[in-house]
Amino acid sequence: MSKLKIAIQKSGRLNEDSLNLLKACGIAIDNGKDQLKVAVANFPMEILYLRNSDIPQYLEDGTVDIAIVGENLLIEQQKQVEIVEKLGFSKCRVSLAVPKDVEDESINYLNNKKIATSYPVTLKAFLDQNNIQAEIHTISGSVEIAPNIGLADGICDIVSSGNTLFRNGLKETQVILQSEAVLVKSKKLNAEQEEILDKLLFRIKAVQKAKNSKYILLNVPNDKIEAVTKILPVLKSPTILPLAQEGWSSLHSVIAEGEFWDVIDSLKTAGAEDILIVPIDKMVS
Ligand SMILES: Nc1ncnc2c1ncn2[C@@H]1O[C@H](COP(=O)(O)OP(=O)(O)OP(=O)(O)O)[C@@H](O)[C@H]1O
Ligand SMILES: O=P(O)(O)OC[C@H]1O[C@H](OP(=O)(O)OP(=O)(O)O)[C@H](O)[C@@H]1O
Ligand SMILES: [Mg+2]
Repeated sequence: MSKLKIAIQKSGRLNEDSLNLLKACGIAIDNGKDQLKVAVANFPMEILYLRNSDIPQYLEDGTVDIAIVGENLLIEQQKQVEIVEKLGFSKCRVSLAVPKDVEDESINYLNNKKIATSYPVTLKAFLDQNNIQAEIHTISGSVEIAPNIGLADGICDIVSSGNTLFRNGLKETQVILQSEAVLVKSKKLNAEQEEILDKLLFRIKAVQKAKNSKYILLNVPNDKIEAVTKILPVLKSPTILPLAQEGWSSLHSVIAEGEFWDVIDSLKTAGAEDILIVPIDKMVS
């Protein structure tokens, strides 16, 4: 029987969240230290731990079948691969930044200047679109140090919290693209492997849906059920169960994460009491 070879970053920003996602999908990973190829006991899958920057090429060649990488890397490397699902973690952007005392925050400031980056293809495309001529200096890391050591006038790199820019006396001036971790597949999967991928995708969606939802339980006097139900941002009609106490019911439902705080005050005003919000492990509709 076919197996699906999945590439995961060996170490770095994507490693932990990628492994946690697979574990949440019920995939039992045998964590042999320093092992670069790991078998999975309960799913037709094999895990390869690779350098992030090598993964798109392996996918294009068909050496690995699927992988978890950042969208920004796919845009930079322009390989023939297919994004299957956005995964919602490792959110960041690729941006231009200049020393904080530079007054001109427009892109024109960088005309005829030197820009350091680990993303030369992405940067070149953006500069061309904006008719900016600049010398691109490619370095593989610690890009934010470049203006301070006289290597460049500006940089193009990944920004998330903005801390690294701040600590190096830089400010973000243009966002070139937004990125997050994505599940990607090679264009060379056979039918059996596509089927395994569908199974994995089904599990990933159940995990993601559960992460974005909460289970809500609240008590409400029977004559207030309608008013409370109208306010509750439920995904489906709630379950209503009678309480032992005469005239009261317990109302259960699923709500979208984040929406709860918007309605808490009006729920209480409408008569809801003893409100519980409970995490959901998996959700399949
Ligand atoms: N500060 C950050 N916040 C959120 N996501 C980030 C951040 N930095 C990088 N990423 C995302 O994580 C991916 C991997 O970044 P990381 O720095 O771990 O590896 P790398 O140095 O690009 O690759 P390699 O494994 O080849 O050394 C990036 O392509 C990007 O999508
Ligand atoms: O906006 P922030 O939250 O500060 O994150 C941005 C920093 O994170 C990444 O570096 P990383 O820590 O992955 O180090 P690396 O250059 O060795 O890959 C990126 O290259 C930036 O330097
Ligand atoms: Mg990095």
